Amino acid sequence: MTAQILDGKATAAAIKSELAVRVAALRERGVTPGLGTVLVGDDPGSQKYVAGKHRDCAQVGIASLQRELPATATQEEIEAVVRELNDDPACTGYIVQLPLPRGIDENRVLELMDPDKDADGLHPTNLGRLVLNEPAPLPCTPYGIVRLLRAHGVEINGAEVVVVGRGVTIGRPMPLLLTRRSENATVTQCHTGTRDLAAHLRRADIVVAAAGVPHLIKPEDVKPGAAVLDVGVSRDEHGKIVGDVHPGVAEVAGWLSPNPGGVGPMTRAQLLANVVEAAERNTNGAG
Ligand SMILES: Nc1nc2c(c(=O)[nH]1)N[C@@H](CN(C=O)c1ccc(C(=O)N[C@@H](CCC(=O)O)C(=O)O)cc1)CN2
Repeated sequence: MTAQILDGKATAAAIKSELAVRVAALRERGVTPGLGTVLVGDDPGSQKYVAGKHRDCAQVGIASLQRELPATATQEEIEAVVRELNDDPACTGYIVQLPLPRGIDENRVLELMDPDKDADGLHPTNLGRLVLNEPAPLPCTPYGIVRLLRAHGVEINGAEVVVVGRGVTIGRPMPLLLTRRSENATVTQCHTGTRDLAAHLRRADIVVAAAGVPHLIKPEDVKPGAAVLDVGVSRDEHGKIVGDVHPGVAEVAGWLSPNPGGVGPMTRAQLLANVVEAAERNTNGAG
C-alpha cells in the first residue's frame, strides 16, 4: 500500500482563498483585521514560521504588526510588548511565538495577553472555554489537523486516535478537540511515560505524532490503512526537517501528511481563520 497524501498546502490554499473573500467584506465595512506577532530571539525555525505567517497575511489582506526582541530581552520587556499589543486597536489578534528563550516565564506572558486578542487559542481562558464547550479561538495546529482530515474525507467520528506528545501547542489541546461531540473520536494520549507505545499505535485508526523524536513512529507499529499525521519538527545537520514518522510508514498507512507540506501550512491557515473570526465577531457585536 502507498499512503494517500494529506495535502496541507492545497487545503490551506483553499482556506486562504475563502478567508480573502471574508477579509474583503470586512474591509468594505471599514474593518481591517491585523495580526500581531511577538518574536523573541533569533531561532531560525521561529523566524521562518513568523515570516510565513506574515506572507499569508499579505495574501489574504490582513495587516501585519511585527514585534521583534533580541534573545537577551527580559521578562519585563516582553510583557511591555504584550501590553502594547493588548492596547493597540490596529491589532485585532496576535501571537507570541513559542518557545520563548530559556529563563522567560512563558505562562506569565501568555496569561498577560488579552484573551479576546489571542489568535493562537492558547490563553488559559480560551483553553478553559474549549473545555467548557464555549466559543473560543481554537488552537491552530490541533484544529488545522481536524480540518485536514475532514477535507480528505478521513472518518474521525468513532475513530480510535492516538496522540503522541503532551506539549501545550498540540498534545494537550488535541484530545480536547477530538473528543468534542462534533468530532466524536476516542483518544489515547501517549507520552514519554507510556509503557508500550507500539501497543497503542497498532490499534489506532488515526495517529497524531507530535513528540519531536525523529522517526519515532515505525511502519511495523502502524495499523494498515491508518491516517498518520506527522507534526514533529526535528532538524538534521543541514537544517532539513526530520519528522516523527519513519518514511517506511508510507507503505502501511492509508493516509499520511507530508512534512513539510502537511500540518505546517494548516497551522498557519487556521491562525488567519482565528484572526478573521475574531474581527467578524467584534464587528457583528458592535452592530
Ligand atoms: N505561538 C505559537 N508558537 C508555536 C506554534 C504555534 O502554533 N503557536 N507552533 C509551532 C510552530 N509553528 C507555528 O508557529 C509552525 C510550524 C511550522 C509551520 C510551517 O509552515 N512549516 C512548513 C515548513 C517550514 C520549514 O521549511 O521550516 C511546512 O510544514 O510545510 C508553520 C508554523 C511552535 N511554535
